[in-house]
Amino acid sequence: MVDVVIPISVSGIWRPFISDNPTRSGSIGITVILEPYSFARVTEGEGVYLNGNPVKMKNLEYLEAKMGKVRVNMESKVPLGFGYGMSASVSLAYALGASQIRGIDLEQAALLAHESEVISGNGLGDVVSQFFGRNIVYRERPGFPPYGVIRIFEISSDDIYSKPLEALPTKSILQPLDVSFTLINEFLSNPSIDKFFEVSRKFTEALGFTSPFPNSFRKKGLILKLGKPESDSWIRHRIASRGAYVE
Ligand SMILES: Nc1ncnc2c1ncn2[C@@H]1O[C@H](COP(=O)(O)OP(=O)(O)O)[C@@H](O)[C@H]1O
Ligand SMILES: CC(C)(COP(=O)(O)O)[C@@H](O)C(=O)O
Repeated sequence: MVDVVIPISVSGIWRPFISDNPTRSGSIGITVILEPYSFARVTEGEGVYLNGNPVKMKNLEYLEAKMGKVRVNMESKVPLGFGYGMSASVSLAYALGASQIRGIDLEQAALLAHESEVISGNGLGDVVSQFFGRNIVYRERPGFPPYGVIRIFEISSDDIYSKPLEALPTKSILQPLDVSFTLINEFLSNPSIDKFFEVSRKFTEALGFTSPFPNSFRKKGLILKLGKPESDSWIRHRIASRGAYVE
């Protein structure tokens, strides 16, 4: 039996880089790593369950084929498919848990989770950010390390809120925009939580996603907001100071 702990990841800027090699594919961009963590118990058996519901996705078929079947019971405070990087979280939980049961190196397992995301088209930078990252992650080169390179910004906040709106496919947000480079540089010139929200709003608006709330942006099917909202129906987050780990 293995317990795995995985943070949420929400990108504010991303630019896809997809090659024939899934290890080298990914995205550059800026991503905030958030609590509440998701918890998974991985055991011998089969079937992946998120908050009691069976999860079927291509990522898991890939991981089952590469690592053999295991059973995953995962609990999360945020839903799958809305833009919280949960497809990567479920895949990482599977891969890290299975690695301990089958005697596979942890980083090799994370690579398989990254490949499963790229091949399924569900994500590009989330596994790298959740496994190697914490706080705010700048992915300066795409792909899994050593191809991929990340830089961590030690920024903290417990004043972040989100509102899940709807599940949307990742392919609806993958058009490459050149403005991503300008906005990444704008963040790097003054890295702070306010700047992260400012450049993320500009980037997501350029993609056609708008938020009616102040100090916020819409990432795929969710709104991420800095500062307490007027209504109570939001999920509260703190920036996570630790990436995914096996307990
Ligand atoms: N109940 C569900 N809601 C949303 N997606 C689901 C559900 N069950 C399975 N899926 C699959 O999970 C994957 C979610 O991937 P993605 O949209 O990237 O999630 P996230 O934004 O949380 O990372 C998709 O392949 C989708 O078909
Ligand atoms: C933005 C996205 C391409 C998808 O993220 P999600 O909607 O959470 O699947 C992410 O993987 C990234 O590279 O930053």
